[in-house]
Amino acid sequence: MPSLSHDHYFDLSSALHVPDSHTWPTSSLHDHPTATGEADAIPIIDISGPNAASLIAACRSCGVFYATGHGVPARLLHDVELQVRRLFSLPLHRKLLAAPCSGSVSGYGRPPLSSFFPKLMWSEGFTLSGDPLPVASKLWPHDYSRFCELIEEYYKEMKKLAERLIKLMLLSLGLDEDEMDRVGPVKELLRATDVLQLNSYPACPDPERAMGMAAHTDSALLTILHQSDGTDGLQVLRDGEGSGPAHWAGVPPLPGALVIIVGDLFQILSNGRFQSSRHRAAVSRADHRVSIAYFIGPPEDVKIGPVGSLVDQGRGPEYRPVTWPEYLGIRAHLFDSALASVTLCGMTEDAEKND
Ligand SMILES: C=C1C[C@]23C[C@@]1(O)CC[C@H]2[C@@]12CCC[C@@](C)(C(=O)O1)[C@H]2[C@@H]3C(=O)O
Ligand SMILES: O=C(O)CCC(=O)C(=O)O
Ligand SMILES: [Fe+2]
Repeated sequence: MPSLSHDHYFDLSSALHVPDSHTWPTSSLHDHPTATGEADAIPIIDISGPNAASLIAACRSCGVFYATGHGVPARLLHDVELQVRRLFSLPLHRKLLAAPCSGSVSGYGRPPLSSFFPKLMWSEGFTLSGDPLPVASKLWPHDYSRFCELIEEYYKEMKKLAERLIKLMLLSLGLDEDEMDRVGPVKELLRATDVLQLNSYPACPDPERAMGMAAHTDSALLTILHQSDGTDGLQVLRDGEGSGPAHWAGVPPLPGALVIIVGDLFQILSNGRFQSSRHRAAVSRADHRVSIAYFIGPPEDVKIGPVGSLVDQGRGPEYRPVTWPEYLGIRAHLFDSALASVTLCGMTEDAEKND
């Protein structure tokens, strides 16, 4: 059975101070100011409304929006969150039993981005890819069914919603339904790859010196994020788009809404029309925050490249096609420079001026 050494893990929930291993340099915590101004308001889009696609078009460069009217039952969001809290409240030695087996990403451990930073993050995470049973049965050998049932239901609801969102986002780029069928991404989603990341951010004795989740973009097409009510944490980098110099803007929980984050693969698919969103999570002195990130990507063997009709509009393809596993492999080496490494040169001057 795989094991993670206890020595390298630290029980954050009982910590009275932030140890050196988790103390981040001020320069990385304050690389940009954290601000909340009128221009920072994250767009709220009722995706069941008649203008959803045009509203989405308006926030392409922002890379993040709240979705309301999403149809995911509030009861499910509530119950899954309770199960996630139950999961993280297990003692550390039990959670460590669920270290990923070789060749699998599912289990308890540090997410890949952690290896690119010299300090540890003030968070814990479980990654679930596919069937939750192998992980849940290690944690609760006699009592895993409720967790598994809810996670399965959550996957189904999220996949339905992701398909709707991808369709709306493609419509917002001017693609019609016919073209979408030809292009494939929506149809292909019936056998999409999806991954759940369960994040826990225990209350922190010195939140000014700790980092919940370091700055990153998500690699998938889209992330659908549910965050617990009442505790701020998620921040997105706003740069330009009329909101002044680059700064971190808060994305506080909005009751009933889900946060939609554009990933690198959607930036590639849209030939740069949508921008993936750089984001991070801060921690709180008083509250234990949890978040559930659902990542949707193409089937493993499908290459994502710029959609034909978006390439023809006076600009060449900006990216070379990649599969999700291939792109994850590139990120494992290059992290933040992965997108640049699949970028092709040669965007025409006209396109730059007109877009
Ligand atoms: C499918 C995946 C996306 C992810 C890497 C992973 O294999 C499983 C964990 C995911 C996650 C969650 C936290 C942030 C992130 C950047 C990370 O390091 O691990 C994402 C990865 C990603 O989006 O590439
Ligand atoms: O907890 C959050 O708000 C952010 C989580 C996140 O960015 C991720 O899981 O990729
Ligand atoms: Fe993320």
